[in-house]
Amino acid sequence: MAHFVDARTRVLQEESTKAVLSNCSDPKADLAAERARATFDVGELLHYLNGGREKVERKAHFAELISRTEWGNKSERYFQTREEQYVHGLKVAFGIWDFMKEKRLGISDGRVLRSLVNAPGGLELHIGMFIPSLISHANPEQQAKWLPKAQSLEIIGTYAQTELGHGTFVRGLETTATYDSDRQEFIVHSPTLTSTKWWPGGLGKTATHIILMARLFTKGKDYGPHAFIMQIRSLEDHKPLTGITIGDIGPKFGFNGVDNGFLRLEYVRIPREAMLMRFAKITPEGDYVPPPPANAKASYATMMYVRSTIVQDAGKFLSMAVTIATRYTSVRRQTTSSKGQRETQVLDYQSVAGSLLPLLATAYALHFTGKVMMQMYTDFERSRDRGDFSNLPELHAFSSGLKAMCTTITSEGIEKSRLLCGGHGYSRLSGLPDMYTSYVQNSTWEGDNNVMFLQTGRYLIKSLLGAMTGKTLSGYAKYLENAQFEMKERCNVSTEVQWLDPAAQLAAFRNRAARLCVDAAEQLKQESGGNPVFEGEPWDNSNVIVIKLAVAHSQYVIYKNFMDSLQGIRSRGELQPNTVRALADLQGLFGLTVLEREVGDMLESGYLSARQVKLLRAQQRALVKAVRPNAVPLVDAFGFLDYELSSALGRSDGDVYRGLLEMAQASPLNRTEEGPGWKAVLEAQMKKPGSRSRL
Ligand SMILES: CCC/C=C/C(=O)SCCNC(=O)CCNC(=O)[C@H](O)C(C)(C)COP(=O)([O-])OP(=O)([O-])OC[C@H]1O[C@@H](n2cnc3c(N)ncnc32)[C@H](O)[C@@H]1OP(=O)([O-])[O-]
Ligand SMILES: Cc1cc2nc3c(=O)[nH]c(=O)nc-3n(C[C@H](O)[C@H](O)[C@H](O)COP(=O)(O)OP(=O)(O)OC[C@H]3O[C@@H](n4cnc5c(N)ncnc54)[C@H](O)[C@@H]3O)c2cc1C
Repeated sequence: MAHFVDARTRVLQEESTKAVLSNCSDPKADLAAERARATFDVGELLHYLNGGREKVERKAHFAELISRTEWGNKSERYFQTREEQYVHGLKVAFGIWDFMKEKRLGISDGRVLRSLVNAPGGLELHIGMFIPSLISHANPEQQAKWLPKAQSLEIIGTYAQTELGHGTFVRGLETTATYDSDRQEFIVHSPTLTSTKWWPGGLGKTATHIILMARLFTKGKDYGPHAFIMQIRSLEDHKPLTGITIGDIGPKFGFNGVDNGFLRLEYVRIPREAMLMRFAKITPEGDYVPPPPANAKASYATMMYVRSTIVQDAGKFLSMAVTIATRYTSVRRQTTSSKGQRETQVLDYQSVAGSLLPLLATAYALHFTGKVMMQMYTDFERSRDRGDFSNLPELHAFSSGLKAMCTTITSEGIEKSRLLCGGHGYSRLSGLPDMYTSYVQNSTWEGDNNVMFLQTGRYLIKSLLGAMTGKTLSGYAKYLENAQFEMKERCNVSTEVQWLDPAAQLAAFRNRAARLCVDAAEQLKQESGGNPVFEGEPWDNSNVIVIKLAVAHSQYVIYKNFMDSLQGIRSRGELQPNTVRALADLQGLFGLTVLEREVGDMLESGYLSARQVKLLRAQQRALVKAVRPNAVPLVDAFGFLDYELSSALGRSDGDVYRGLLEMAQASPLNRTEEGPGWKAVLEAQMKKPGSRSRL
């Protein structure tokens, strides 16, 4: 009903409204003013980071089209129940599928569409691990049989490795695949409670097929975990097949549109050809043919691929969080020192800028490392297909440490971004809580981060020991050849400005990692009572320093990638000098922020003096100031669309308060004026005779 306001009321209110308007915030104007401060061409960087103008425009065009579809509509996103999320996730996956067919789009466009809608569902593992496993583990005949069905969604698969009792220790899996040469079949079985498969995404209610990781037994001998493909649900009525029990594992911290599942197998028979036989094989008679020695870990190949993609994506998620927080803190005004003055943009508080702008720099650092990671994986695939596995150990070490480092950084970065947005950051409408709860699993899945760091540390210590006996090292561990020299090195920075030199920063990263490697090797030797032992008690008692080493090495790698990428951009003349300068500020800010956080190690080792630390801190603060004017332009250059961010606070027009108010309308609690509690509880309770007088 229209609300009549009389003239006297309006006149009386007018004065107060004027007073408030004189210094109230104007978020749209604030964001426009921020954009006007750019010292570089945002369009140029936007196109560079996103693979060219054409791709940027194509993404915007797709967003425009899919936002109008039922499955692409995000207005209910934050209000769905778990069941609704699950069903919606499936609709999205098939919606994208139909859209791709209709428009004849390829895989890279498909990736863009998935990332735009960002509604993980029951097909995540089909795309993320089932198909990649077929590609990496199946032989040509098996690929010819299964890939077309998988790629046309005739079947939906997942990757069933983890069990109730074992996730990290893959060799400890208890599901068995016992070969019966008489019938040329495997009997797959869950012999214990703890062998129940637990966690695979899509296993609960979606997948019809699985890649099963099970311990292969033939002729009474245990050959450890191998990959098999098998059907688990009927293609007619979607019911589990005989001998198979499957279900959803229940609600999780986040990612609830995905039906992570459990599975038990009771003496189920599958044909010999179900074993994926690209590398290891079983003959009809039951003789085991091992993979080539250089590829003893062939059955772990899919995990390495997925770890590489996780590294690739970490920068994207951090960039999204930082975009939201930077835009919002630029328009959020809070507190004024004198009456009548405009309140301060919260990004201008040193405490906010000092946390957020280093995160912005880190997002750029991760972008470049993600590219290097995927290039390294692609190079590995190429040589693997020629039968050359020589770069496998480095790829494993590199991807394990970076997976752990990048996901730790991004998980923490999303949460820091949320905190910097104050109260509104706690609202799911900001986009940040959901981003955090669904991202943080990256620290656990595909190898718990500490376990992954330990793999990298193991490789580094072995590399160091090898170098000490004259072995030549290659790749990112090459610096360990000079570890003894690094032990005596001292930092030579004597002025604040010298800390801007990338070589000075790189030397500090390298020195810290080299010294930690020597310390870790020493400790392991001591724990082992002589020659280092990489398992059991000596290894377990050295975990903390080994993880510290892997962290230091990964930080060195990320910094080096940033530095080398920028050097490449410069030497190829890919960007204008102003743009390169803006990126160089970010590189410096990233480097000095990490070094500043880790100065304890370098003071302890004697590489840095207290005075050099002071100079470092001063230069880091100066870089925060230098980056500040470009903050909004630099997040604009990531190129996230409003549709993609789905955040009231990250709106590109800055109209954050209207955004909150508008998005909140979709709350199911707002469907009626009185709310669902009135009839259910409130009315009866509040109208009880005497209920008011009791208070
Ligand atoms: C979309 C995503 C959804 C999520 C899905 C999932 O989570 S799916 C579930 C994801 N689940 C997980 O991620 C589980 C995580 N757990 C694992 O990956 C393994 O159990 C492990 C790596 C922790 C240990 O494995 P282990 O006990 O067999 O090995 P060990 O420590 O005794 O070392 C022996 C040697 O092997 C080497 N080597 C090891 N791995 C590789 C490799 N990939 N390549 C090459 N080499 C490798 C290692 O360097 C060492 O070499 P060295 O020094 O002797 O020359
Ligand atoms: C959301 C989500 C989705 C998943 N999807 C899948 C899937 O699709 N398919 C699938 O097969 N699996 C999946 N997983 C399982 C996942 O891969 C495992 O949870 C992960 O590898 C960690 O193993 P865990 O749970 O056994 O942890 P644990 O190994 O039990 O870890 C517990 C603690 O022990 C420490 N620890 C363990 N071993 C060591 C060691 N050797 N040295 C030092 N510290 C150690 C760890 O650091 C950790 O702090 C998923 C998990 C999650 C959370």
